[in-house]
Amino acid sequence: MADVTPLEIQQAIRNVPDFPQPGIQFKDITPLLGDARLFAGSIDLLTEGFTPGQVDTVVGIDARGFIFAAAAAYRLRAGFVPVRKKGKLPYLTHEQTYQLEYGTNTIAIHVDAIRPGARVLLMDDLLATGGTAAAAAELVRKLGGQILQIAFLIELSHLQGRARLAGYPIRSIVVY
Ligand SMILES: O=P(O)(O)OC[C@H]1O[C@H](OP(=O)(O)OP(=O)(O)O)[C@H](O)[C@@H]1O
Ligand SMILES: Nc1ncnc2[nH]cnc12
Repeated sequence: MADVTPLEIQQAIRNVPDFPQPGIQFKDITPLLGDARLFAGSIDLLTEGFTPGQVDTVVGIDARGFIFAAAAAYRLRAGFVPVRKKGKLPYLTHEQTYQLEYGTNTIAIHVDAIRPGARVLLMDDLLATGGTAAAAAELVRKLGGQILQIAFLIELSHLQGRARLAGYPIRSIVVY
């Protein structure tokens, strides 16, 4: 059981208007990360319902997703696998390109990162349009991983990212 509430977590997320560009309300998680109780509580909430032995691999998305996914992997005694922006992983990769609001982006995973049939939690800090998570889920699927859940600390619901992730169980802790 987590000893923090989603409301406490929401209150520790700072809204920064017009970053990185005009019109964007940036959700700054650094005040939350700097608070020992709230950071631990956020990991408890993201992993609630799972116990060690039920998950083989936690996949985290570059870069802020690493923070939560690595801590969750430790808590669940699971392995940690990074999905990175293109060009950062040293070994053979699978890549997936997806649409951003303007232009495209490409993410990658090592070809041997996930054992076929592995039980996977996919994790990121924030769900916006869902393009990033959908591309990461496709990479996991390509390697034969079985996604048990996709978990986000923050969901920006007006961007309808959930619709892009139809078919996957989704968890988000703080919804705007
Ligand atoms: O749902 P989407 O519209 O795809 O957006 C969500 C993604 O955007 C942010 O990552 P960003 O690319 O800014 O990378 P960062 O974590 O390295 O800052 C966030 O951490 C998610 O990964
Ligand atoms: N509004 C936002 N705040 C923080 N990270 C984001 N990634 C995409 N949209 C974001």
